Amino acid sequence: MLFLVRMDVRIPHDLPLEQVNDIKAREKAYSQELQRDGRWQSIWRVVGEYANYSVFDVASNDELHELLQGLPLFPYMDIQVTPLARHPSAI
Ligand SMILES: O=C(O)C[C@H]1C=CC(=O)O1
Repeated sequence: MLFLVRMDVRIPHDLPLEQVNDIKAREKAYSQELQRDGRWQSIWRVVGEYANYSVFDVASNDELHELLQGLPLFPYMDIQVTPLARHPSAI
């Protein structure tokens, strides 16, 4: 099952820099692990925003939820999920 996910990152300004850097490093490692195993198919930066559009390929809604909940940045993100179906004109 394919999902388009938009993540908007909103890190509180008063979070200590060391903690922010640690969360970002763990986020990168987590994201790259999921990209390597094929479940996080692509990630694109939204120009001019601390946000991304990503495509996930997972077995179920529950799997996607678990995976998103595991993001180190999850407490600091607004996340929108759009389920995708094959377009009839797609070749
Ligand atoms: O930078 C972001 O858009 C947030 C997050 C998603 C993957 C990652 O490495 O960081």
